[in-house]
Amino acid sequence: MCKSPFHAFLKALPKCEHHIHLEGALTPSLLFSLAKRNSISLPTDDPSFASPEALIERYQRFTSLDDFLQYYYIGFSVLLHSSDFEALAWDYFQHASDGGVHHAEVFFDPQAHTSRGVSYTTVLSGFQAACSRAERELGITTELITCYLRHLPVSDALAMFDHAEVQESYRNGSIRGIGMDSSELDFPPELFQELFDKAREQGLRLTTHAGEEGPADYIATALNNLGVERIDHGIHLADDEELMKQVVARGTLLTICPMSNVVLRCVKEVKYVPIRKFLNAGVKFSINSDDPAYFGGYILDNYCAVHDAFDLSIAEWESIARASIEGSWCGDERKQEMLAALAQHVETWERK
Ligand SMILES: Nc1ncnc2[nH]cnc12
Ligand SMILES: [Zn+2]
Repeated sequence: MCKSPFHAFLKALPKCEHHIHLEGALTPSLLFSLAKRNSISLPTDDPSFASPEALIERYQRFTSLDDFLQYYYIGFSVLLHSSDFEALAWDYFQHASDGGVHHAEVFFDPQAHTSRGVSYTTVLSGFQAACSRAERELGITTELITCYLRHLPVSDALAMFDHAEVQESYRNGSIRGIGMDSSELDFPPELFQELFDKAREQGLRLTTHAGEEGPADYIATALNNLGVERIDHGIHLADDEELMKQVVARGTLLTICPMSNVVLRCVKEVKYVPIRKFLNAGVKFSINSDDPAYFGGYILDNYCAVHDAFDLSIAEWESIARASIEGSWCGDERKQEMLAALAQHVETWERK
């Protein structure tokens, strides 16, 4: 937790979260309780699955994105029923609300559920129930984003995209857009050109993970070829000054996840996430939790970690919060509400 009194300022700062994998909100304690309830046996050849505590300990020793992803996908095995997905997302929304989130745009990975025999409708109905409850009881507005898995064949992504239940959710507005995630280095964005072309033709919003472990070139391809409007992570943009200028000119939003970057060893410490460089250059970004149950913190922990590392001013925090509101995929009316809440929060704080 960052030093008070700034903690109170950051907690009440109106936030939008754009980069959270709902499956990455599966805490070890929920994982174990769902495994028991659904009679799922966890791996017996890995001592990390001996107890929730052992798993938490293992999560502190990830060596890379792929090392994390093997645990992330094992976690999926305990999610079977619509109520499991609802419980998972509801747990996340409660934490998000505690951390001052007003609006959340959340990812999920359909292919990793349907490949286990869990239908898309089961997954979506559970997540939708939690989204409705979050809106009703917490006042959090939400958007759902289906992510496609880069480590699987392109044909698998296209089949998922064309699936009748998925198409229906795109047509009826249940899903706002698509993203792409999973292993990065061996899977450059251009492999998935056809998927993004089809999604754009259907009027879906587009984003992708790029420049997390992969080079700045992947960010350029994602922007110029796939035509995405946001970049998830994008920290390697800092390696390419020319591309950075283009990103500034276009107003592209990066969805940065500082604690994730440290835990997955993309950077040594939060102070090496190029926050200061991006602020100085005028690159817009939001700050997000990515997989909070695996990386030791929800959105507010990430805001606090950034504050501890960079000692940002109120004006800098205001500009980060404004960029995150303006870069959201909700309607203009909702954006105006959040901008008004932000202005009021800053004014109240400045009067203190
Ligand atoms: N940080 C991350 N990068 C790529 N794919 C992911 N899936 C869940 N978290 C991810
Ligand atoms: Zn991510």
